[in-house]
Amino acid sequence: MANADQKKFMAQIDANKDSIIQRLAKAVAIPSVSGDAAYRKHVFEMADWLLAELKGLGATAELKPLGKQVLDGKELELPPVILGELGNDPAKKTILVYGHFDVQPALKSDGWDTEPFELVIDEKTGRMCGRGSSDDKGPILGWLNVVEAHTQLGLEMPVNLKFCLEGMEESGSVGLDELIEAEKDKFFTGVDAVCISDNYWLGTTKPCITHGLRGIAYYKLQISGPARDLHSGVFGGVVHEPMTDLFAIMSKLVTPTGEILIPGIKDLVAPLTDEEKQRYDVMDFTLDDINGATGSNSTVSEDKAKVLMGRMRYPSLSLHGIEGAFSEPGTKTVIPAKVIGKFSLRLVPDMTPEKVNELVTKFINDEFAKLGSKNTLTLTAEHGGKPWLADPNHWNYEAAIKATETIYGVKPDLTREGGSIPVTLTFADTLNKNVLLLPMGRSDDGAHSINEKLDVSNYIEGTKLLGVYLHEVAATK
Ligand SMILES: NCC(=O)N[C@@H](Cc1c[nH]cn1)C(=O)O
Ligand SMILES: [Zn+2]
Ligand SMILES: [Zn+2]
Repeated sequence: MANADQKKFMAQIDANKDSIIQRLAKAVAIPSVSGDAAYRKHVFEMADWLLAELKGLGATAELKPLGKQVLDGKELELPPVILGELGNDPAKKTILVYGHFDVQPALKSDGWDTEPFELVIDEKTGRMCGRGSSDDKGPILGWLNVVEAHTQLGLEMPVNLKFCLEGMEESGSVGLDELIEAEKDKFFTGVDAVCISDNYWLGTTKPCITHGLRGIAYYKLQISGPARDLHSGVFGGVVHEPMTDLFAIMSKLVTPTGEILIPGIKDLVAPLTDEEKQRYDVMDFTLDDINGATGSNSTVSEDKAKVLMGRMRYPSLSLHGIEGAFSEPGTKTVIPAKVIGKFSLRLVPDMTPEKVNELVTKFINDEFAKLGSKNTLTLTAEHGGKPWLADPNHWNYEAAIKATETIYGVKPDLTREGGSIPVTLTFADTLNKNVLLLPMGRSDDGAHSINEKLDVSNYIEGTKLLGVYLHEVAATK
């Protein structure tokens, strides 16, 4: 049940609907893709824009440089992290808010119906389409909208806020762990708990709160041989072909039903308990939720609990792409000289990127040796992150549950998420504080996919949720 302050706040968010949608449109218009060197300047532009927004709302904030990285052979400046602060009343709790202002790549030619970096609102359905609308610009702006509404109402913020906003989450959060370690006893002092809004509901109607994430181990597998691309009529049947070697190896990593074939991986997974299995059996979820989100009927099982566990508590291995392969329309008869296969594993307790690296490296080298190929193989472990699991028996979760009940009128499901936000574990371990994931968007938002969207209702009610959560934090003992 909302109290008087919460009611005033919620009404103000409704009154601000048009202006806060405009704020999201401005953010989406900045193509802050972190994984492509050509777009790096826009990640900086996004950091500047957000910094100005935060300062405009009365926060103190600064850009923290992270140094350089090498991306695709080029040395590049890493985007800065924004560290901001609003309020330092010792009588109030301090919540650290994390989010990321970088996005996944998006081109209209990938199959988008609209320009990816333009927020296009369908008035009939309420869908706001644009890259980053749900992952993670909408949720970040949700926090700013909360602060703005309080200021407009002359309503005191119920807690102190600290912001840690990064521009490299979609590319391995390079440099962030080191910054958190360095600032542990400086900027991060006094933090009581952490809240991250960067994931999604399980379906499209019922809210959830999330206490677990899978980790990740990402690989690039390069096979090279000929000094240049070759004519397949002249050299087909004559040389060991890099693409043939790559296919042979990649096809041995995982079965079409998702079983990981790398020896030793399954042994790292914590055993399933009866109590845990029951939680998946009763979770408010149907296969239609998944089918709606994928736009297909392609689950690897018809068993709801199995599908849920496949996403939340078991590892997976996905093949993402092949760089250097002929991929244009037409029928070019080429033998590519060098190809790079990209794949990743999502990790669950008790897997670590280090243990997984050992097993993956051994398996790939063994399989390559079996081919008897004269080509050269190079396996690179790109970014990695451990899985994370939090104790939901904490006031931070209690506040989120109450706030969800106020906004949506239902008790949220307690979920684990299949994606990865490696910094979550860094916050939990380095600051030794409880971390909570409080999602804004729905399962069918299409994060990382074409036509990413955030529903107007999720943006507005999700903003209210973040604000009421802060009020409930202040009310907990
Ligand atoms: N919303 C969180 C998210 O999308 N995280 C990414 C992180 C990542 C790792 N490598 C590339 N991106 C995810 O894929 O889970
Ligand atoms: Zn995200
Ligand atoms: Zn993402």
